Amino acid sequence: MGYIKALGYIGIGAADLDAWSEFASGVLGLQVTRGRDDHDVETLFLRMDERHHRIAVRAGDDELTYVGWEVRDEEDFVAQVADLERQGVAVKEDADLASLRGVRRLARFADPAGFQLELFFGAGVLSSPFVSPTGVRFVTTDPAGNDLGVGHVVLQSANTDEMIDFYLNVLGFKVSDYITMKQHGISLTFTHVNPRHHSLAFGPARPGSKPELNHFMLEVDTLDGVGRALDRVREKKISLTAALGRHTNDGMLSFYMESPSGIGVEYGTEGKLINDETWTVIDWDAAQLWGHDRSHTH
Ligand SMILES: Cc1ccc(O)c(O)c1CC[C@@H]1C(=O)CC[C@]2(C)C(=O)CC[C@@H]12
Ligand SMILES: [Fe+2]
Repeated sequence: MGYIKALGYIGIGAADLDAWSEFASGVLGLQVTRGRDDHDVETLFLRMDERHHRIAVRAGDDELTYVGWEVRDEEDFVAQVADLERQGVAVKEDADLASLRGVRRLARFADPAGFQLELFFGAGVLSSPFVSPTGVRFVTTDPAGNDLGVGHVVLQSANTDEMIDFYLNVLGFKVSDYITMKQHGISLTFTHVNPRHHSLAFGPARPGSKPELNHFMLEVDTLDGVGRALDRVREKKISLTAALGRHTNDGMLSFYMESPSGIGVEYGTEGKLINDETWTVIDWDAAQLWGHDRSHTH
């Protein structure tokens, strides 16, 4: 238990790949290349650091298609797969999929909400430099050199308790903190696998919805990077779903927008890092210190 070290990559589906390509490069500042994914489907590979890609956007239904959880090395990969099998999880190593994703080894399994998870090690790294089309730098490592992964994902499902139990007790994630908004009757649980405050958080399902990705978060290294992205959101008439604000728990200064797939994207900076030696789990009474207004958006 506890072999997973980072949110390595994510895969989403999109009905409109051209819109996604323009959004990824022009708003988010990601490098985009077009290629093909499993079943030979047209796919955008989005690059944000030395990795070949961190996000794959594949033509299809607008939804989260997979989440890639990374372990350090082959030994941890083998140990985590054995652990999953011991705990009765159906897990299947897939060499073809590993080569499609550009990783050394990969095993697929599902979480209790049915999200497809891909355990992997040995990600493909490019020798050519990452050059952002908007001039931003993404935060995927901390100053000490720890891998922080893509950012974070927030999953919403009706079986939150079962999901939390699975990620904590089967996969070894650690609770960072909770937010309990009594007036809205909403409880959120934040978990980490490296110093990034959360790589994964859990929220309640929207009434009548199937399990879904509420948003993924990308972190840039300066406030100007966030401010300029906000300008581009306005220029390109992208739907802003929460204005600039600072979260209580991770201190992230961010805003939220709607991607062409409908999946939310949080774009922020100044996220807190967790040191497990000194961290204490707490329960906040609100989601933000200020901002994140949802009423004056377009
Ligand atoms: C509160 C919070 C802290 C850190 C984050 O990275 C972050 O995205 C959030 C916002 C989570 C967001 C919310 O506050 C309102 C209720 C939401 C929409 C959910 O039901 C899931 C995500 C929740
Ligand atoms: Fe978030």
